[in-house]
Amino acid sequence: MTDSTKTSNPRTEPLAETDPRTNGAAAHRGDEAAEPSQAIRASEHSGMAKIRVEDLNFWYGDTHALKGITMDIQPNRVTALIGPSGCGKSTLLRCMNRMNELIQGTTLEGRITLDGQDIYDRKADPVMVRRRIGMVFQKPNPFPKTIYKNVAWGAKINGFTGDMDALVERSLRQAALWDEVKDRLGAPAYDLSGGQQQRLCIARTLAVEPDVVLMDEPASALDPIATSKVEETITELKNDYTIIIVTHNMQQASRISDETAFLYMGKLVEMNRTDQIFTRPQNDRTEAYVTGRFG
Ligand SMILES: Nc1ncnc2c1ncn2[C@@H]1O[C@H](COP(=O)(O)OP(=O)(O)OP(=O)(O)O)[C@@H](O)[C@H]1O
Repeated sequence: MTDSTKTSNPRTEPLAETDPRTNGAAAHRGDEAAEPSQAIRASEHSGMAKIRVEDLNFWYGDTHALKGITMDIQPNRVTALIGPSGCGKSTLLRCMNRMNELIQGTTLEGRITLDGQDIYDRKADPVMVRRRIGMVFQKPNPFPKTIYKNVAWGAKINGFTGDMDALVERSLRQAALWDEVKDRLGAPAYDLSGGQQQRLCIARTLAVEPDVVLMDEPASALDPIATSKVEETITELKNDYTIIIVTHNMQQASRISDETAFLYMGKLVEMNRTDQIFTRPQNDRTEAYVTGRFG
């Protein structure tokens, strides 16, 4: 993306700031052995996985929620995480932008990199990680503010000093909401329908110019028409972003994703192109799940 409204490109900023924070609640079992940050920049890593998960284990207290997960997330694709309830989809998604470490008593082992940089490196700034890896939640959660302020807020607190009107318009256009709200940007966000609120939350996430957008069942609270709008939006977004989506909806996964990962009881069973997973899965359990025989 090139745009004159940008003052800096967060996508090429290293994850470690000059004032590193390492105060997350999650213990990182690899900390003792952590190497100093190598400050690798995104642009130096074209051609490799956008996100790489390496032998990831995660515990809530004694609950071993993720067991040895290794996967590559390709850039500018939609990757779907599927699997029965409790298999670890949301946990894995939240590990990808360090949201889980906000929960007390959790432990993480293994490595997750964004463009080759370890997001759990002791010098990586969790705020910067979440800026480059944004998240959209299951339930639309706009702030009790105007439509405009909802989109502008994140950029403002991140120090954006460019043309805010242009940034708000661009973000709303990318989220396919501009035409529906352009004449009422000063109206409360709560006046919007549920589907519009979810696209507003997508616009809010995009306004801080992330590299990757994580979506945790973004359409599960929406009716079929709003769902198809959100799905269209996601399909458009992959031109500019890498998208990872958790969904229980098999039709949705097959409609919008390029790659699908099937998880079962905290383990990655199979990951492949979506058409392969749905038509020629390698594993019997994957087949049973995608054909609706369990889950
Ligand atoms: N905050 C938490 N504290 C303790 N255990 C948790 C917490 N969140 C999730 N778990 C446990 O971790 C495991 C994985 O849960 P997770 O929510 O990641 O699964 P999921 O596949 O996303 O499920 P669902 O499809 O029902 O949302 C489950 O055993 C769950 O009970």
